[in-house]
This record gives sequence, structure tokens and C-alpha cells, in this order.
Amino acid sequence: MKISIQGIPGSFHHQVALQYFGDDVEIQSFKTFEEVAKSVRTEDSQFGVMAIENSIAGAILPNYELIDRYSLHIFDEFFLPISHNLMCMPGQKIREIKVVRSHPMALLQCKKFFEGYPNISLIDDVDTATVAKRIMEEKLVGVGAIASSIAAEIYGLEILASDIQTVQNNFTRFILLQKEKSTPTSIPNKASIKVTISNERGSLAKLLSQISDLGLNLSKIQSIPVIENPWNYSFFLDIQFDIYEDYLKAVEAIIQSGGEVKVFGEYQSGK
Ligand SMILES: O=C(O)C(=O)C[C@]1(C(=O)O)C=C[C@@H](O)C=C1
Repeated sequence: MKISIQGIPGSFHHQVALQYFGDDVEIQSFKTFEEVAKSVRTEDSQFGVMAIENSIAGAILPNYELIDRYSLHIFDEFFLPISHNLMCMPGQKIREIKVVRSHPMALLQCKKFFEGYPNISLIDDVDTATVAKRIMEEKLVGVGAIASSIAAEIYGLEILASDIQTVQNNFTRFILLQKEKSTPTSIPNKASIKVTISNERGSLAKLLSQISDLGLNLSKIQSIPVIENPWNYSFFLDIQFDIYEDYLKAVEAIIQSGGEVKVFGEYQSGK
């Protein structure tokens, strides 16, 4: 079984792939989320793992667009607790570090820590573990990585500061992707859908009422620009429900009132 991820061993995506699918899978590493989406779409891989939002840094907006553009199917979600560590080639002190490189989402999650180190420049890079690997391979001094303790262990780096994320309780939500919808093994209690409504007074209020009137819980709403139609937006909704039929009724009501609905996935909540 082939699983596509962004990142290399020691990255958070790699940890999710192993925890979710077990050790007995072939993990294909890519540098970008777009390559992950493409590999699932072309069935080069059976499944893909993609981070979608973090409890400190918020949504990874471009990933919503990728799921939409490649018409991928979300069949599950996974919440991973995230602990970040500042690491470097062994034997250095934190005051000797001039540059810290990491995945942009990881840098955002540790912004507060680096306010105490204004002389350190923060630079976006591919993924947390790739930076750790590069530091060791190229014996880079004065350069730090932000990554997991697993990455420090794999690539032989020394941890200068642990748990440097802005709040200790930090989670990233990952979605599990495949090309086609498959029959769920249990009755779903969560759905991810895209709704496009007209840009008119009250249209969003009406959409929200249709969801709440049926007793559904809107756990996330994200507006995404409709690029062909400037200043118009679609909404990505995550909806949680106890009764599957109530969710179907809400979708029907939205369509009846002129909304366009694209269902990305119906699955069991990972929380
Ligand atoms: O760079 C990594 O290790 C990743 O797996 C990427 C990623 C992300 O895309 O958000 C995953 C989890 C953390 O939120 C930080 C970075």
C-alpha cells in the first residue's frame, strides 16, 4: 500500500502516516502538498495525508484549494499533538544560532519563543525534518531547525530548547485522502463540504440557520475566494451531527435554496 506525504522520516506527516496505517506501508515523500494531491489523483498512491489546520497557527488555506481542484475525497481525519524543539549541530549554544529554518506552519507555532531571540532570523523551508537532516549532512553551524524530538534522534542533532510552541497544548488536524469515495465502515458523524452561495444580503445567515435548525454543529467555517469571480467566496464547512439523516436534510435544504454543494467527505470525527 502506497501513502503520499509531504516530508521525510521524522516529519509530522511521516508520524501520522505510521500511526494511522502502521509500519507495513510504503511512504512516498514529496516536497509540496500539490505533489501529494497529484499523486493521489493519478492513483500513483492509494492514500494521502495532508495537514489542514493547527490549533495555534490556524488553517493551511492553500490545502483547501488543492482538495477542491483535484477533487479529492476525505475519508478520515487524525489529530496529532505537536511538540516543537529547537535543535542544531551538537556543541553549540543558543546565542550562536543566527538562522532557524523550518516549515512555515512550525515557525508560526513558535513565534512567541523567538520574540526572546531577536537576532535569530526565521526562514521558511520545506518540512521540519528535511532541515534537521540537511544541518547534519552539511554540518551547518549557526543554523537551527524546529522539529520533533524524533527528528533530532534520527538525524543526530542536539536539542537546545524543548516544547517551544506558543502553548503546550498544540494539535494539528490532518485529513486522510483518496481518489474516490469508498463505502464508510461506520455511519459518519462528520462531513466536510464546500458551499457556494450568492453574494446577497442574508445568504450566509440563511445557510447557518439551515444548519442550526436541524441541530447540527458547525465545527469549522472557512471562506475561500472564487478566483474566476473576484470578491465572491465559497465556504468550506465541517459539520458534526448525531443523526446522519439530519445532515442529509441540511444539504438538501441548502441546495433547495439555491446553494451549490460539493461533498469532500463524510467520516467519523477523530476527536
Ligand atoms: O514539516 C513537517 O514536519 C510537517 O509534517 C508539516 C506540518 C504542517 O504542514 O503543518 C505538520 C504539522 C505541524 O503543524 C507543522 C508542520
